[in-house]
Amino acid sequence: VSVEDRDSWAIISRFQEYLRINTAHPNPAYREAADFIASQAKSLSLDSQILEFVDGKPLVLLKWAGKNPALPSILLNSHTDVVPAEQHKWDQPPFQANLDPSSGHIYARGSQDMKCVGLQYLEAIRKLQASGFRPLRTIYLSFVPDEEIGGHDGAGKFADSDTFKNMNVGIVLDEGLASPTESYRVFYGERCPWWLVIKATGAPGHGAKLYDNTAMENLLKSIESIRRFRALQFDLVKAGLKAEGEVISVNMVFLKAGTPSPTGFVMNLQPSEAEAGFDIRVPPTADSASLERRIAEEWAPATRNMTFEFKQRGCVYDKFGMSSITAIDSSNPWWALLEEAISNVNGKLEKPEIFPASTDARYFRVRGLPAIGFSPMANTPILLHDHNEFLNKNEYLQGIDIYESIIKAYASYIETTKDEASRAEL
Ligand SMILES: CSCC[C@H](NC=O)C(=O)O
Ligand SMILES: [Zn+2]
Ligand SMILES: [Zn+2]
Repeated sequence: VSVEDRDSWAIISRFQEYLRINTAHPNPAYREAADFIASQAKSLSLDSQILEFVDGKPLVLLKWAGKNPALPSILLNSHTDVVPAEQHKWDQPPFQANLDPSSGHIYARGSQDMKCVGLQYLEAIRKLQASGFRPLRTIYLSFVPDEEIGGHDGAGKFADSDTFKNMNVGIVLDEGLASPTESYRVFYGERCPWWLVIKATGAPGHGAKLYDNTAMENLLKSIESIRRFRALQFDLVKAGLKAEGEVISVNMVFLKAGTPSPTGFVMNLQPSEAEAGFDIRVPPTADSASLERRIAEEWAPATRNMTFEFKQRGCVYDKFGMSSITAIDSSNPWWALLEEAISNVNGKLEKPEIFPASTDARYFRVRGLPAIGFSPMANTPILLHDHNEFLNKNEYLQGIDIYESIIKAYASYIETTKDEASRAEL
């Protein structure tokens, strides 16, 4: 067995070990994950601390000190939690991280989203250390809880903390998405989640009677109008006029109405209340005021006995009412450095996109920091939150080389960027 084979085997084993820690909501094994990361950090002689902004939700912060600590630092962020898995619908157990010997696929919840990235950062650092590299800029790694449930107690509290302020971060890397093509996807902004519940009320009555203004009719009129809106947005994507992250998506995620009976629902009673929930995602460039008007006037009008409520408007808006995006022109040297570092190891990039869902990157962007969403998975079907989530072993190993190149370029960058200079003046 060659040295490379032995190294790869050890690298894959560490990935599997992390994947086997069941950090699925609603009871993520955060402590176990934090201990695992801390032990990895120890083997790399990185400074390590566990921050617990909220009890039972540890955040692991690692530091590889740079030769010039005065320069703004690099933050490599990843979340330790994963979404739940419906065990019985998977071909492989979701927390066993089995490696299929014929395909090389590693099956596990979190293999794409995003335990891969967290450990790839560490493996890249292991390789850089072995090559004798020493960073000029300080590199931090944060392993944060709760991303999948909004990130308020994780990246949110972290980005607000004095610890974070003292880190003097200049650039953040966070998660992206797998790409089925041979080119990686990369993200400079993301849509805002608006989780909307609309409620209709109306007069109850006999199931045989036709009359106006029932709760069901009132709700259905809204659903029809929302569906028309959804179809128009989706058509723009289907016609290739807009990318996924550039339209407003609206998906109905629950429907609740009816009068329960021991055998199901009462069939001859028109209920007096009905409600529906929608996961809406709003691009940074969308006219959010006009969407708000549409909700109040067309989707849940008081004139039709309707009310509405936001369960989450997770977007963080800056003082101009905008959700921030990261520049991808010459004003942001980190962008060019990333492109170059990836191409140096023969990686290719798709055109940068707006992330269709949400990530912790928004907590950093709103502080005026550049944040890039990137998970090095090419030739991979997008399976995050899906059954049989997997990542191929070779793709994982390739991703480590990509990060090695990126971290080296970032940590060696000498110039003070324009951004950094203006932040220093504040
Ligand atoms: C309200 S924040 C929710 C965050 C979650 N992130 C990944 O899937 C998402 O649904 O996009
Ligand atoms: Zn994620
Ligand atoms: Zn996720």
